[in-house]
Amino acid sequence: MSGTASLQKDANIVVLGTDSVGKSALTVRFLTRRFIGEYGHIESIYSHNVMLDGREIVFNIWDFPFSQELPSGTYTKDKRIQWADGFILVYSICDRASFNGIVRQVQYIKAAKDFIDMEKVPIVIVGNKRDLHHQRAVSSEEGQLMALATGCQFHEVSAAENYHSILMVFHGLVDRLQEGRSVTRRPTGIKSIVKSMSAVFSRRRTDSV
Ligand SMILES: Nc1nc2c(ncn2[C@@H]2O[C@H](COP(=O)(O)OP(=O)(O)OP(=O)(O)O)[C@@H](O)[C@H]2O)c(=O)[nH]1
Repeated sequence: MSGTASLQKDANIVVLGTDSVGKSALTVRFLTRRFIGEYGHIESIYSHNVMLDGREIVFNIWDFPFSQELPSGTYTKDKRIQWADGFILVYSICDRASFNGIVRQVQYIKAAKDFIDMEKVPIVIVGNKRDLHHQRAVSSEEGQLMALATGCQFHEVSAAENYHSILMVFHGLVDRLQEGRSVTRRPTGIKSIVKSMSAVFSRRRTDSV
């Protein structure tokens, strides 16, 4: 807003997770503070400026499904993975299959990032729909253990009920991102980011991505 920000950084964040875990709900909650209820199935990139501890951060958030089987080797060409600085992996605490998918997603991301020699990959695992405790199928402890085992951060949240817990997810990720940036910077330039974003804006999600 004003020109007084001491530092401006961009943060490219990809939100992953199987169908209906609340990826869009979480993203829209962060962007607007609101929970709308229904979000459709459009793959989207959002841009959002936030002041964090005196720094202006431009969040570019790419919300896309990860339900397809991913043949080994494709990660080297996966622009979405290469584009991202950090990842939010979402599962629903009511859906064990969505939780089981997280390990595969972490492995996929780490393999892709290893390929471009990135030392640290900031990943946050998020158990969503905490408000539906009567339908819980995954305990908090399981989520925490998974995060510990994979070297990720962990949060349990309810996009439906709570804005602040969602804010903490994004803040935590940015903190890890800043740490990682002092170590390395990925080679992806602004041109490829613009290309990737254009590709997404011009197409709807299909099951054959
Ligand atoms: N009770 C509850 N429902 C939620 C929560 N988050 C999302 N939902 C609901 O779960 C459904 C799916 O939410 P979405 O945000 O569309 O999920 P998504 O992962 O983006 O889904 P896809 O685009 O199909 O992959 C919607 O009906 C939401 O209203 C939550 O924290 N609590």
